[in-house]
Amino acid sequence: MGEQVIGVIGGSGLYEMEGLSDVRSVAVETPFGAPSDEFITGVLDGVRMVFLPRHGRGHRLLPSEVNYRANIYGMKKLGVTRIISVSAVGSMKEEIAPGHIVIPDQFIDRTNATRANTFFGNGLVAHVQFADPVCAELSEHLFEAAKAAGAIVHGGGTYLCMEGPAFSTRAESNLYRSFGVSIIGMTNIPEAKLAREAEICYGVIALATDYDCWHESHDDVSVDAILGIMKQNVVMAKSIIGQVVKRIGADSSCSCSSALTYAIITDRAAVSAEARQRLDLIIGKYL
Ligand SMILES: CSC[C@H]1O[C@H](OP(=O)(O)O)[C@H](O)[C@@H]1O
Ligand SMILES: Nc1ncnc2[nH]cnc12
Repeated sequence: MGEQVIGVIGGSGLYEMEGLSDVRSVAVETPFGAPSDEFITGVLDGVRMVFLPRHGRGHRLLPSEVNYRANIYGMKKLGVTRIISVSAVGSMKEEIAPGHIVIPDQFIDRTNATRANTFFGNGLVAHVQFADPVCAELSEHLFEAAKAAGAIVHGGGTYLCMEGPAFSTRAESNLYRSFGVSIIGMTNIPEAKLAREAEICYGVIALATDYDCWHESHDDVSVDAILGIMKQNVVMAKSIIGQVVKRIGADSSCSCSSALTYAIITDRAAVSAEARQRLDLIIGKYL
């Protein structure tokens, strides 16, 4: 592995990253349109960092309006090798209380297929493996870092990604609980798929903010309640990121950076010049 660059995608409540030196704001153009905002680049404890607020500064974008392709492409263009997603989630299990942290290892996709969640198509077909959708090595680092930061942290668990923007009905919430999921959110599935296609490690710090609407002795989820808990959780998320940066080395033994090795099925001779150009950053080394 060459130089490591850590990307952080900040979710609801996390719109800035403090403590960086050599800070720059970078506008990135992509073949897939505009990212959520300008990227902030800088250095933390000697490690190059790239930060992007998922919903844009001022939280202007719905989960289904976020241009996930442009965001991940931008991270790749800036040299990011590992992405840490920070996400607000509802808890679907009694033992995950608001204020706790979860490092999920699985996803269930309940979005409506309206979000662009692949770089491929239009002349080039590839199918990446996605059985284990997060980088196990990065997730282990996140788990250890969360413990070191003093969080109550749950290692593993399934994140159900719903479309939103309305929260779930009580019947849906109970249905998802019967699936055995741990947490619910609206954003992580497209990011995880695109990060895998871009051969970038992806791991999640999920900040439990509420019990959705299934819990009989807690109020139904509301933005107000989420933001209240997020104020404390964001401080914890920043502290976890600080711990990760201290611990994580440049070397890794995961296979994220070679995810496309056996994924491309299109005959190389059939790939148009336009597709080659559009996807050069993603697949250039395989053509
Ligand atoms: C503000 S509550 C719902 C909103 O919060 C989560 O966002 P993110 O994953 O970016 O932290 C959830 O997915 C919804 O988008
Ligand atoms: N209950 C919930 N459902 C979906 N997304 C969320 N983000 C935070 N809490 C949530």
